[in-house]
Amino acid sequence: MPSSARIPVLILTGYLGAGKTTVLNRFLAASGARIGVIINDFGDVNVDAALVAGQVDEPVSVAGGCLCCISDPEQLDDAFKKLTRPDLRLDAIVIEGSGVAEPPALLRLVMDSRVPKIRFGGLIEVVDAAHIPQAEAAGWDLEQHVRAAAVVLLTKTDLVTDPGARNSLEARIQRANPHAMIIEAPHGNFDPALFVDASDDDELEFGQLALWNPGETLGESQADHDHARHHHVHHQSVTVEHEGPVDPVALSEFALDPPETVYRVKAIVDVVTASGARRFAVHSVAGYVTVDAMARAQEEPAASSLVAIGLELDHADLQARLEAFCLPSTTPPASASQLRRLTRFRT
Ligand SMILES: Nc1nc2c(ncn2[C@@H]2O[C@H](COP(=O)(O)OP(=O)(O)OP(=O)(O)O)[C@@H](O)[C@H]2O)c(=O)[nH]1
Repeated sequence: MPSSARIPVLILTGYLGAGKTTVLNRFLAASGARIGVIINDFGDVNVDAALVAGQVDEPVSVAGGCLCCISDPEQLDDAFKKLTRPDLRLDAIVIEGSGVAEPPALLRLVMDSRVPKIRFGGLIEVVDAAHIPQAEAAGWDLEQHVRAAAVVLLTKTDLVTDPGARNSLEARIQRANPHAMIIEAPHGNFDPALFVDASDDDELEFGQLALWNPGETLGESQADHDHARHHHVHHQSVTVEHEGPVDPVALSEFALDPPETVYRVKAIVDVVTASGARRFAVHSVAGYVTVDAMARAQEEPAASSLVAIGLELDHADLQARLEAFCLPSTTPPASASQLRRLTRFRT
């Protein structure tokens, strides 16, 4: 991981019992990444949190990562500080909101965090497709909850027998948030690679305390079956490697407003400036952009690498769009205002 890289923070919210912990366990078990988990307990009885109650002072090891428990959102920055410790070498942090936390409030806390080593990695709203009327009768507001989401994971779709109810749920979600990706995730079964990159180093030193209990999750055959039926849950990516710089204006526009099928963009790019080439790491998750400056040796030839990740991508079109940012090495320097179009996302 380059030293300037920040750890993406994913927010996982959803109504009580919607399937958040099931989804989280899937992340821990199947992503191949080292995940830090923050459980926002708010005093609720939460089975998984109970395993590590009182562990806010020191992250506790779990299979595939480690875990901090907080009981108050004000403790969030403390948990971030602990989980961004270099020795933990985490690839991502997931916050599991309590069923009562409102997504926009959690989103604000992450965006306003003063911990420099994190960046927002997207908000995932878990929606129990089989029990919407019950949740609404208890005061839960579907529209409000999906509005801030980059992705809506539909759980318990195995229990929905009426296709009409299922279609009208999707239509409601789409009306409330036309940009949200809606993904079926029965039993938390979805492709975590859409959200996090697997660690290069897959040797896990953690794991004394497994959050993931294989006995409680899907058997392989059921998982295979669901994957076959919901083929669209697999992530796809398009990569462009270019021996030269990129156009900072075109890249910033793409990062801000990627095609709907693209969930995230990651790019390490060189930009030619009046004072020589500069290198930036650019991340975009559902249109939230972060840019970090990276070190580069001046004598190094310009090089850029761009990756778009999402579902059901139009590969040829995306490839052409990414290639359109690539400029020849002999390109004249970007003006200060052109460069600022990209660097304004530095935080
Ligand atoms: N049939 C079915 N059951 C599911 C599915 N996803 C989760 N469950 C079950 O629903 C129950 C609640 O799931 P959890 O993952 O604990 O939900 P949660 O949102 O973390 O719950 P709280 O932490 O209490 O808010 C568990 O018994 C799960 O096994 C699904 O897709 N289908």
